[in-house]
Amino acid sequence: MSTGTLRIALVGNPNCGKTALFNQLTGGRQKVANYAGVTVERKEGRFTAPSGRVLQILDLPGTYSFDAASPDEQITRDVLEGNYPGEAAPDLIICVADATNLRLHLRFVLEVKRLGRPVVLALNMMDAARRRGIVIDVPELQRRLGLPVVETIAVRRGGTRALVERVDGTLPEAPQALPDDAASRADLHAEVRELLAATVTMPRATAAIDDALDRWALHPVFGLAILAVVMFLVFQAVYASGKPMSDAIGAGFSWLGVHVAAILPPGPLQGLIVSGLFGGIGTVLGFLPVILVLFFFILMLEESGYLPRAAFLLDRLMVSVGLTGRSFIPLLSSFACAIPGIMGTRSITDPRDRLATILVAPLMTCSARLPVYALLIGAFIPAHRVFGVFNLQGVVLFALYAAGIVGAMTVAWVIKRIRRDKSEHALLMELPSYRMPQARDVAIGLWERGAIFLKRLTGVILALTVLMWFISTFPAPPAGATGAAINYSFAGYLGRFLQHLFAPLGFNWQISLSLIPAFAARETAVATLATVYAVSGDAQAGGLAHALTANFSLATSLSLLVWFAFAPQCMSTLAVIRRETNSWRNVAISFGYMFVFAYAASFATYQVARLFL
Ligand SMILES: Nc1nc2c(ncn2[C@@H]2O[C@H](COP(=O)(O)OP(=O)(O)OP(=O)(O)O)[C@@H](O)[C@H]2O)c(=O)[nH]1
Ligand SMILES: [Mg+2]
Repeated sequence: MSTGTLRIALVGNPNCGKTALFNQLTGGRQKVANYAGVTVERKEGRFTAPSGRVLQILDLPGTYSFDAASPDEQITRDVLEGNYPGEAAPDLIICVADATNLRLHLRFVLEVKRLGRPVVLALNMMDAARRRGIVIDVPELQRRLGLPVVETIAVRRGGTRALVERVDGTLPEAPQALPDDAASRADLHAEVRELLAATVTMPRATAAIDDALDRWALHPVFGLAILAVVMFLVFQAVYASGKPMSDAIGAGFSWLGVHVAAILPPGPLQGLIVSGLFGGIGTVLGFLPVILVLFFFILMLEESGYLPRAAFLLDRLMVSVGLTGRSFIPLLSSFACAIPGIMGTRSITDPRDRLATILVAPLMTCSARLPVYALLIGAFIPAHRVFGVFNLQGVVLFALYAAGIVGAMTVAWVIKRIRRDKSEHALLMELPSYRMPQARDVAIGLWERGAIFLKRLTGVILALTVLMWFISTFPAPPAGATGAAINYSFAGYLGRFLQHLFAPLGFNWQISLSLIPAFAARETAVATLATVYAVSGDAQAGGLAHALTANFSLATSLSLLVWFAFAPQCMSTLAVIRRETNSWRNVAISFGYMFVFAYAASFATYQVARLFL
C-alpha cells in the first residue's frame, strides 16, 4: 500500500451532505444545514486511514453544474481543474450524490466523470432512501457508470466505513476525459434517464409526508401565518428562557465583584478588576444564554428544512422590494453576524441582486446587538403580560428585529428605484426534504456560536473594556475638585465632545462615549456603560440596569435602541463588504446611508417620545 498524502476533493450538488461527510471523516466542525448553499468557501481537513496513509480532504461549495454561474461554483470548478491559485488538482474526487434525489444529482456525476480524473461516487443519505423504499442496484450503477460506487450515511457513526475502505485502497482508474461543451451537456439528460431506468426503483416521486406538510407550509395565506407565528414564538422563547439565566449570571458576577473588592486593597487595581472586569466583561458574559437560546431555534429551523420554504413564501415580497428569494438565507444568517451573511451572498448569481443583499444585510439584527437590546429592555420595559400570555419585553425585542427587517426592505426598495435595470429573476430553488434535526449538528452549531462569543469577549471586548476603564479613571481629578472624578478623565472630555453631535438624539455623554468602542464590537457598548457607571460609583447598588434607569429617560433609551437597530455596523462588517465587493465606494455607501438612517430615526424617536412620554 502506498504512503504519502492523498488529496481528495468532495464535490456534488448543494445539500447532498458533503460537509456532513467531511465532518464525519475528519472530525471537523464545519457548518451543516438543510438548504442549498451552506458552504461557500473551500475548507480543508485531514485524517489517517487504517492503512496509515494520510488523507487530506477538501470540502467544497455545492455545484449544480460546471456552467459555473455563481462565485462559489466557480471555486469548485477551479479546484477540480487545478486552476485554483496555489493548489494542484486533487488526486481523487469523491462525488457525493443524494440517493433520494438521483434524478437531479446524477447529472452532475456525469459532468464530473467527463473531467477524466479518478472519481468515487458516494451515494449518501442511504438511510433516508431506504426509509422511502427507494431501491438502487449498486453493482449495475457501478458497471454502467464505470466508477466505483459506495453507499454512505454521513450523519451516522460508522456510516462512512465503506467509503473509507474504498478510498484507502488502490486509486480507481481515471475515466476517459470528454470535451465539455454545451451540445454534449444536452445529451446528459438522456443518459441520466437511461441510468435511472436501469438501476433505480422509486416507489413514488416524493415523500408523502413532505407533501402533506408543504400543503400547509407553502400555502400563500396559512404559510405566511405559520411563518409569522414561528418567528414570534422564537422571540418569546428567547426572552422566557434566556433572560432568567442571563440575570442569574449577571447577579453572580455583581456578587463576586463585591466580594473581590472587599479582599483587594483600594486603588487602581481594585478599580480595574471590579469596574472593568466584573462590571464590564461580566455584564456582557451574562448575555451568553440569550444568544445560545436564539441560536438553538435558528439551528433547529436550519436543520428541519423549513428555511427554503420560508424563502419560497417570501420570494414575491422580496422581488417586489428588489431582492430575490435567494437573499433570504444570507439575510437570515446575518442574525448571527453580518459577516457570514455577506459571505453567504456568494450563492446569489446575479451581481446586482447580490450587491443589494450585501448593502442591506447589516440591518439585520446581529447577535452582538442582543446584549445591548436585552440590557435596555430589561431596564426600561416593564415585564407586563400582553393579552395575558406574551411578555411585553419579548414583544419589544421582536419589534426591534422587525424594525431591522422593515428597514432592510425599505432600503432595498430605494436601491431598486435608483438603479436602471429593473429586470426580475425567477427563483429556482430546490426544496429539501424535511428532516429531524441531528443533535450532533445542533450541538456543533451552538458550540461554535458560544466559542465565537467567548473569543470576542476575551479578545476585542476585553481589550476595549480595559481601555475604556483606563480613560475613565485617568487622569485623576485635580486636588480640590468638586465634581465626580470621571468628569475630569479623558473619557469625560471625549464623551462631552461627542455629545455635541448626539445630544439631539437624547444621548448623554456616557452613551456618546460608548458608541466609539461599539463601532469595533457592539457588545462593548454594554461593557463601557457598565464600566463608566461603575467608575462613577452609580452602578454599585442594584447593578447596571438600576444605574441606567436612574440616569436615562425612557425617551433616551428608545432612541438608543433605534440607533443600534440602524447604526453603521461594525468595522469588521465594513471590511468584509470591501473584500466581497472589491470596492471602497460600497463601503462608503454602506456606512453613509446607515449613519444618516440611524441618526434620522433616533432623532425622530427621541423627539416624539419626549412629547408623549
Ligand atoms: N438522513 C440523512 N441526512 C443527511 C445525511 N448526510 C447529510 N444529511 C443532512 O443533509 C443536510 C445537508 O448536509 P450538508 O452536509 O450541509 O450538505 P452540503 O452538501 O455540504 O451542502 P452545501 O454546503 O450547501 O453544498 C443536513 O441537514 C444534514 O444533516 C445522511 O446520510 N442521512
Ligand atoms: Mg457544505
